[in-house]
Amino acid sequence: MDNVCIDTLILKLHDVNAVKFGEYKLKSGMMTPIYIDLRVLVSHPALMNQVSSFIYQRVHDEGLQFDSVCGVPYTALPLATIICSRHELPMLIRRKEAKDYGTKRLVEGSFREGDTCLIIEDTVTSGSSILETAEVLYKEGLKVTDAIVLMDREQGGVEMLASKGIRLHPIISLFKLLNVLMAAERIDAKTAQSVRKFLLDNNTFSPKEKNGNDAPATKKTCVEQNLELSYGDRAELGNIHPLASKLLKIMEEKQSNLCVSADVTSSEELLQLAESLGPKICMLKTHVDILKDFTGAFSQKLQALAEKHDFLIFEDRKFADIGNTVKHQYEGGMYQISSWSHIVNAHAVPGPGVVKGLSAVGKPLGRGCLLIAQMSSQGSLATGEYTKAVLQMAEENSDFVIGFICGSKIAKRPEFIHMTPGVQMKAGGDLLGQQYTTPEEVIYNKGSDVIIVGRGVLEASDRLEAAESYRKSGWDAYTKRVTQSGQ
Ligand SMILES: O=c1ccn([C@@H]2O[C@H](COP(=O)(O)O)[C@@H](O)[C@H]2O)c(=O)[nH]1
Repeated sequence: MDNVCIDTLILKLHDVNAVKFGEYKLKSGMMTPIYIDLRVLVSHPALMNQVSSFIYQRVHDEGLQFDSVCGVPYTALPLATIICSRHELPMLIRRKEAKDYGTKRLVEGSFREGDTCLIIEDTVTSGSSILETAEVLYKEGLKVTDAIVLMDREQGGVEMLASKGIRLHPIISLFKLLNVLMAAERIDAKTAQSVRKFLLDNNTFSPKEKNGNDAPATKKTCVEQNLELSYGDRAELGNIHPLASKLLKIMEEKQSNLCVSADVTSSEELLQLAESLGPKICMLKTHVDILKDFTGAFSQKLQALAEKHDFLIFEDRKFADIGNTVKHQYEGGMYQISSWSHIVNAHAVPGPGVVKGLSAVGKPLGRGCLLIAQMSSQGSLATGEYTKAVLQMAEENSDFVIGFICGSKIAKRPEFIHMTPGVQMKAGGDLLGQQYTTPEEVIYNKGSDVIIVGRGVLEASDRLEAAESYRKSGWDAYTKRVTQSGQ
């Protein structure tokens, strides 16, 4: 039974509507955003046969020893029948209610006291249906040590049954199913993530030995479970800075975690870049002091393009002076940065005064700041204890600091956004110490949120095509990361 076959089976189950997304009620009364309805299998005999083969294969692979097989009524009954008939195994039928005539038996079929019965089930949530069937079998003097289930919702069934001495062998887990459906573009990352979150938040098993009573086990937060929230989920967090929320929403909607660094020297070229690349990016980064022809009119046009294409402007000014000076640099002079740039950044070297000074100007305008925690250049001194101190400074000023310039994720709080420069399709560097990493490495392995790409786009023969391939690489790496978290 290889993975490819399981993946194909999952897609076929989805094809026949055995996997439903929406609002459904489980046997326990709990509402669920995903419902597995294997009753439909009876209308698809070929698929029914395949499912039966998968179940039998698992029985065989596990080397299970038993005297008879019993399917949990009703959905697993035909599955058990096919398996027993095909492999000439004795079968038992558990009645849901005893007849009031004849033998009045709850278990039909021939067996001897002390025989072992293997249970077959279609879907497990808490494991209670398997346990009910096992208890009926126990009353008849039968033993139950193992059960096979096609679909495990991963909500505590395995653990609950183990606590009662029954080993449950699942064939497909819901986490696996979500991954396969997402990879096949049957569902989007947001749906997969919200179902995953539901499953983790609704585990039905709370072992007494763990918390000493019958109370449900304390739920772990997503951060404690190392569960990756989607950009969209993070945008909705209660404590998030409105500008960080706006950026995350743009990223989710445009499926872009690409910031293009518009390091050009003419205003006209910069505006052309903003116009043509606008639909591909979540943010445009500027170095306004390298423009040879900056005017107030230019900044107004840039703002209009940011509105039109829904991206944020980030002036990479790297403020690094005492609070009083940066206040003037941010608000005044010829650039009046605070009037047009949504985001600026600052070095932490001067101490918290630099953030306080910028915040005094930017906060009333709804602006946000990134602290430079690490740099992409060779020999950077922003490492180790310095990076930790930057993180601390951000935590203490989270009403204005929305995240970091960094090489990898440094903060656990999902409210902070991590942005990484020094990105190209091939790792390497330039002659002046810049060091490049790939989008996959930055987003998937290093856990950052935004790739900042300058020359990778600017020096391409087709800038639009290059921006699209960086957008796609960054987004694919992000969806892979979110999909695989919590597994
Ligand atoms: O650590 C840092 C901080 C900022 N940058 C800036 O990002 C771009 C990178 O441009 P490339 O052409 O992609 O090298 C540039 O504006 C830098 O000033 C950085 O590279 N590293």
